[in-house]
Amino acid sequence: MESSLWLGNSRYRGVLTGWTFNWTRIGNKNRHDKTISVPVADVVGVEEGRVSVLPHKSAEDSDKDFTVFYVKRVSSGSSRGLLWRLGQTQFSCPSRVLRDQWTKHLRAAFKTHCPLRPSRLLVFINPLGGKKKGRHIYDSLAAPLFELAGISCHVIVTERANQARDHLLKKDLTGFNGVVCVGGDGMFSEVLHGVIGRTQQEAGLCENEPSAVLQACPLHIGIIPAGSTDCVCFATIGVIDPVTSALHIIIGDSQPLDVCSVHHSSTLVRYSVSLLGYGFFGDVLAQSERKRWMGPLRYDYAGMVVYLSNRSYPGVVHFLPADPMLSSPRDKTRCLSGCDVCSRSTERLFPQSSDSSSLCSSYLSQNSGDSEGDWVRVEGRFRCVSLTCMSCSCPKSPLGLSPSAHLADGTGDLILVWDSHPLGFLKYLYRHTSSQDQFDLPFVEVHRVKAIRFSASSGEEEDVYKEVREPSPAAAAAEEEEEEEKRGYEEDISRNGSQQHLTRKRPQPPKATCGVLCGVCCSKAPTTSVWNCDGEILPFTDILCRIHGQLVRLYARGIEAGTAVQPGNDQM
Ligand SMILES: CCCCCCCCCCCCC/C=C/[C@@H](O)[C@H](CO)NC(=O)CCCCCCCCCCCCCCC
Ligand SMILES: Nc1ncnc2c1ncn2[C@@H]1O[C@H](COP(=O)(O)OP(=O)(O)OP(=O)(O)O)[C@@H](O)[C@H]1O
Ligand SMILES: [Ca+2]
Repeated sequence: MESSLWLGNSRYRGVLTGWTFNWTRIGNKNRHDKTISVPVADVVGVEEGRVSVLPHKSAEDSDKDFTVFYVKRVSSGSSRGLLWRLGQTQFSCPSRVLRDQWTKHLRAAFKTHCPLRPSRLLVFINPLGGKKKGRHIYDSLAAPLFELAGISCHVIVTERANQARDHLLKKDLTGFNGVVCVGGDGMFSEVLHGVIGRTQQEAGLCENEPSAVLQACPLHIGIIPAGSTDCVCFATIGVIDPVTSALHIIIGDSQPLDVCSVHHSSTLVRYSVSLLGYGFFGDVLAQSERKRWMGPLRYDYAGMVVYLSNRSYPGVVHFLPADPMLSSPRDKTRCLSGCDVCSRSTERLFPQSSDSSSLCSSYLSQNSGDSEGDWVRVEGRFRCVSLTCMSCSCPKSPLGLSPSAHLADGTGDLILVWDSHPLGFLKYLYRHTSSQDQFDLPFVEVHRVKAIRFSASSGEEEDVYKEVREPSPAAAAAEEEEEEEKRGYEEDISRNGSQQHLTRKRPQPPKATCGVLCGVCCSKAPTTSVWNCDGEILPFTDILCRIHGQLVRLYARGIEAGTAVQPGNDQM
């Protein structure tokens, strides 16, 4: 469609092609200059009249005018163009008939070209998450945008933990295209469990079996961030901003996400998408839970207390390495929108489907086609053992726990931080706050894996573990680290030392601990930590975990290229 349009006193040529709506100013001598172009996929809504939405809706009725609302990228501060705002332009037409044609064609265009745009959403608000502003954030920032986009929302303000999960497991969900959670990672986790559990129930699949081929979930999940860490939102959108998130939901962005299932004694314990952490991150969570009243600051306080308690734990880790030909956690790449590594995984996981609507029926397990490969065994004392299905970037750590991890490649990154000098561990933690490589330390190793098994005590030996890697390079690194400690950490040492012992031999000095952590009042340091599973403490230490590639989809698109912070090589 094409016609003259007026913006104020200036005349423009408006053109709607299949994919874009653009308007070009017509100069005095009919010379065309300055074209403004909006992709149809970025159009949020079209209203008759001269309309404004934020902060309050107001409309001036006129039968020749219409207003187009669209996604506008804002470059401010550190957001690097990832921050989105609602753009709006008011047009006048020569006639009412033409105005009606424009509104009709524009609405039809984005309906046709954006099949994943939701029309009905189920929204759960946690009124107590983060700084307890979830309700206000939703009402003032997200709801007006959903209304403008013509999305009907059924809103539930939760009154107890797990209400959202239970609702998703039991209630009628007919007609909903997606579920939105307003809260933090804990609230997201509830919705994740509800959506995955419901899908498996309906497919008649048993979630307890670690090798089960789970059904990918048809409902998309959207996150309006209102929590303390908001790691899942940050790692899939790039900013923590309720308006940006609402706009991603409205335009029907779709980002697949790997999910890790955690089992104990052949029973599903939980699912995880961000951090599954034993040792330091488990202790931080345990400590922070007692200080919930502090709000988001509780993690910094707990981090300091746990760091000062200077703990490490014995453990045995078995892991099933992913194909090293596909990618590596040390390859210095980043998973960005349209990531090649993830796209190739989609082809592997859903071989017959090219469009996302048929993903569920053709979902295949990452492991169904190829052989499992050999498990590797590592034993020792660790400051922390972390498994993450994604980078886990968040405001505290802009590149995340594993900067080159992929959102949807069917693998996770296993990070082993061996017992080390406290200053070395501080260096490891500190490097998360910048682009310095936290894996380039002699007591840290990282593996891309399909599954892991952890036991807090040694002595187990099972036939399924075909390869026992002995001795470990990490232990060699740990020995080197010991030497370095003696030299007072004056220089970094090379990671390429010869393989030495599997477990650190250095006798551990008695450590002060305090309760769960503080030893000022405790005579004996605990020998086990707890698992932090996306912000929940697990009731077991011995677990088996398997990554399920692209099990859920979020209303997100990953981090757009050209906007991401790149991992660097500079050292602390
Ligand atoms: C020297 C500064 C070091 C800063 C180190 C920052 C590393 C941050 C890495 C964050 C990774 C977050 C992964 C996401 C986890 C979420 O599923 C989960 C639920 O929301 N959040 C947490 O468990 C919340 C976990 C929060 C962990 C906070 C750790 C803070 C450590 C502070 C250490 C201070 C040492 C001071 C020494 C005097
Ligand atoms: N009405 C409620 N009362 C108490 N707890 C709730 C309620 N609604 C949800 N929850 C629980 O609160 C927990 C924490 O919520 P949420 O994740 O939103 O905030 P947070 O912990 O501050 O942020 P983050 O998880 O990002 O650190 C969730 O695990 C959720 O199950
Ligand atoms: Ca992954």
